Amino acid sequence: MFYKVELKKLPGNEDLSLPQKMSELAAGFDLYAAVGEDTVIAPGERILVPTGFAMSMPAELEAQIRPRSGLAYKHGITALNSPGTIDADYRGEVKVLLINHGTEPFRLTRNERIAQMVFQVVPRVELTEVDELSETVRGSGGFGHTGTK
Ligand SMILES: O=c1ccn([C@H]2C[C@H](O)[C@@H](COP(=O)(O)OP(=O)(O)OP(=O)(O)O)O2)c(=O)[nH]1
Repeated sequence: MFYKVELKKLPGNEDLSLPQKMSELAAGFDLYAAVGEDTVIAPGERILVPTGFAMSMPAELEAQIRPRSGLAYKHGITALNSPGTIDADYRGEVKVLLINHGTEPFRLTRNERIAQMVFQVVPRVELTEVDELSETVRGSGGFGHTGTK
């Protein structure tokens, strides 16, 4: 399916890149940090990083904010609430909750790519309360009940 999503740059971010794919078939659109030049994330610290844009997407979509593996591998920087959920009715600035799991302070520069945004179709679901659930072979087994090897 093909969907159109509208992006709006927020005031003061005219210089900033809008989300973009770095290769033709990339799943995610990279997100850019709308920070000043000297934002430092100390080891163990979490910060909410603005991206400088808001968006409007079709009602059946959500957007997931996911970490970039390179930042995670090289610096221990990841998205704390991964995957973050952007609801279709959200019109505020998209933000990325980063945490530094590394051992060194991480300097974040303006317009640096900090995370990626992947769109998904959300099925329409209606929840109904019942007295009995349908039976299955698994039943209530879970959390490793089949063993670990
Ligand atoms: O990584 C994220 C996660 C969320 N949001 C925005 C968009 C989303 O639609 C809204 C609410 O997110 P969520 O439902 O995860 O937050 P909540 O803690 O349940 O807050 P709320 O009561 O506002 O729904 O915050 C972001 O910008 N980045």
